[in-house]
Amino acid sequence: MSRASITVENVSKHYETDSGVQHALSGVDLSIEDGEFVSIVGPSGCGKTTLLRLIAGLESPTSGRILVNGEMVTGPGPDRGLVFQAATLYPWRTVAENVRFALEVDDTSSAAADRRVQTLLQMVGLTDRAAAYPDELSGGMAKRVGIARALAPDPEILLLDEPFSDLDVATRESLQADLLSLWRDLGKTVVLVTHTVGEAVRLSDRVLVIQGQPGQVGTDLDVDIDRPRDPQTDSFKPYVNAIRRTIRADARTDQPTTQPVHTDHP
Ligand SMILES: Nc1ncnc2c1ncn2[C@@H]1O[C@H](COP(=O)(O)OP(=O)(O)OP(=O)(O)O)[C@@H](O)[C@H]1O
Repeated sequence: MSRASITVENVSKHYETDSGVQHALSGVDLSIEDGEFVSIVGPSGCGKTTLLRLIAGLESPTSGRILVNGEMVTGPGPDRGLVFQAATLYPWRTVAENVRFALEVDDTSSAAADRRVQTLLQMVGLTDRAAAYPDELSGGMAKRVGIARALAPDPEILLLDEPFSDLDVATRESLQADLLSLWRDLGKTVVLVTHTVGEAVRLSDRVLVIQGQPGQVGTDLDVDIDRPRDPQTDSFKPYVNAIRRTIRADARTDQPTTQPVHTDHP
């Protein structure tokens, strides 16, 4: 039976800045089940990254609380792997060393760590680039290293913030397919922040639209299409259109809306 992996309870977040208080999120409630693939979309500045950083434990809520597997989040932990838009690899370390670095904090024995690195590189299709340095990699390869590194401590949850946004379409689609395979094979819970609605619909069990400023979960949409999903099909497009309409409406009104997107006839 599935259980809540991530619970966000009435979370608000604001920042004190020189120009005043910036309200990022207001009263966010959501629950993500173990093994679910959930995407978070919404207009620029609605608080998507803030929400992901709060779940990651990189920041604390101003009010409310976040639980991971029933435990309150008080900081980052090995149960949550992070992949950011910028791959942020160490340029002086090889691909294998970059991935291995994520294990060193774990006191993993050398032989076990080496085997784990090999497995991870195989998972992301980079076995033959193990000895390459980051500046010898394509953008897509660098992202793969970032994913391997995030998976190194075998986290239950993978949190990804716009990981593919700066890639060409073909590389992006190939990495989307790889992420889907990893999710299916490894049984992780995945939370993906993306600006690309088609990416969210292609990959996710559920799409959350953050609306308003400060943001809250305005729309929570189950994507009821068999995988693999083809963006050209009649069942796919209505989801994309419905989510885009919601985001556009929100950008126009700049107000949170609780209007659901109807899923019976997407
Ligand atoms: N460290 C910070 N200090 C001050 N304000 C911040 C900080 N981080 C985020 N904010 C503000 O919080 C709000 C939400 O920002 P956030 O980056 O979470 O939005 P987003 O939805 O991820 O945006 P985008 O889609 O453009 O990346 C914005 O108004 C932003 O200016």
